[in-house]
Amino acid sequence: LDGTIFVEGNLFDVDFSAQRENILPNSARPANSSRVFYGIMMDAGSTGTRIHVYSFIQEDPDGLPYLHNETFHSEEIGLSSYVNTPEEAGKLVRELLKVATSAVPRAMWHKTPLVLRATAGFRLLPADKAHVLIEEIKEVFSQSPFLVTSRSVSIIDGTYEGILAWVSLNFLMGHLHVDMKRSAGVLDLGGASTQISFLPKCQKTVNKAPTDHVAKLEILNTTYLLYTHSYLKNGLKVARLLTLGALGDADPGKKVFKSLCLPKNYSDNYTFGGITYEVRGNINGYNGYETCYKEVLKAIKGSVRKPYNVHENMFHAVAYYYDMAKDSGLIEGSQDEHVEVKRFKKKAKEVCGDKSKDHYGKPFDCMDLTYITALLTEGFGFQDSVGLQLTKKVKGFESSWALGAMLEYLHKVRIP
Ligand SMILES: Nc1nc2c(ncn2[C@@H]2O[C@H](COP(=O)(O)OP(=O)(O)O)[C@@H](O)[C@H]2O)c(=O)[nH]1
Ligand SMILES: [Ca+2]
Repeated sequence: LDGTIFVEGNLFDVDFSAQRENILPNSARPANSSRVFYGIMMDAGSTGTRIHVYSFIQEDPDGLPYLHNETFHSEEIGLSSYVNTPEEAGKLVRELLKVATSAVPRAMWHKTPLVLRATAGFRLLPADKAHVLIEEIKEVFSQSPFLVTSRSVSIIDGTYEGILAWVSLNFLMGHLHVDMKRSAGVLDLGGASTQISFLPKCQKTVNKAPTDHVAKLEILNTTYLLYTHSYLKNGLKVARLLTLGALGDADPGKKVFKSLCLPKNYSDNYTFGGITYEVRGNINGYNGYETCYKEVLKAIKGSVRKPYNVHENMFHAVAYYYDMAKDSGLIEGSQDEHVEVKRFKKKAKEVCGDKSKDHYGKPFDCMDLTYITALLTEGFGFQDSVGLQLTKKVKGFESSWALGAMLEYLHKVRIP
């Protein structure tokens, strides 16, 4: 591939010809060079903080680099939850950087870009608090031996995140190199936001979409229109708060939030984004799928939009779609499992109707599975019979927007 991927509005601009020059200037290439280079991408997600250390090989100087290896490590806490203790966030980042110092050969440290991109957990923080966290991370980065620039740490917007997830998946599947007609859409369900991105098969899907749901992509001098949108607050963990009517409450510490989606006797604290809520089941109510479904619709009605003819496109469902399917026994967790939308509904009914176990240890399963069912059907308009590919890894690599973000970043870095 020789050319540019370009998204209107400067959202995304990957010029692979420039990237080649910048990453591996010929003069800097040692004799018999293996043409290997590295890149470090940290994903500051709302429920976890991850590091991806990529090594790429530039076999064909006129082509896309190949992803050779990925060292991945994840910690189950979002940096945004350190909203009131930024030094703790710094500590976690420093800890994660140890993964990079052992994965990247010492001689390459100074020319290996280090980048962190934060998503919806940060978008939901008050701007001043997010700023303090970002500054703390920048400080830790500046003390690292890696290549750090003014662009190294930032919060990305949801559109960008959706596009990058699409680029990652289709890069890994090889569609960017060969045949865009075979590209697959991505459904990404995070903790705080959810993204849908696909190259529509049908022109009407683009025509009928609001302009901010369409991004222009230019590859090999051909222009493609990508349908992409991110719904802030529709990630799984924030949707729980919407269902409970707790999100944005002025004084959450003084209230008890109840739901028919929870086991009747359930009572516990629920913490998200540095705020703790007291949450209970509804002892007098009928707890079951139907009543729960009505409750979760609060998070979807009026906010999530149905793309026209969405079912004509093939989708990979990643992140919490995958995790919930696996944890609830819907899939085994082996490679490439195809699941019809109606099986999420069936599983939700089964879990919500199971009074015997009271969902011991997994009190939110009924709510989460019902929410996923509602998001797919009532939200995006998928019919029951539509099949989704549940994906965690592609060819052994994490399916995450992080890879797309790395590819986008590399061409703008000057390698000293
Ligand atoms: N396969 C895969 N899943 C990931 C990766 N990073 C995060 N996830 C999933 O993303 C979900 C959590 O979303 P998170 O990123 O914390 O929230 P967000 O900020 O709203 O996107 C969980 O289901 C994670 O398993 C990754 O690198 N690979
Ligand atoms: Ca995410």
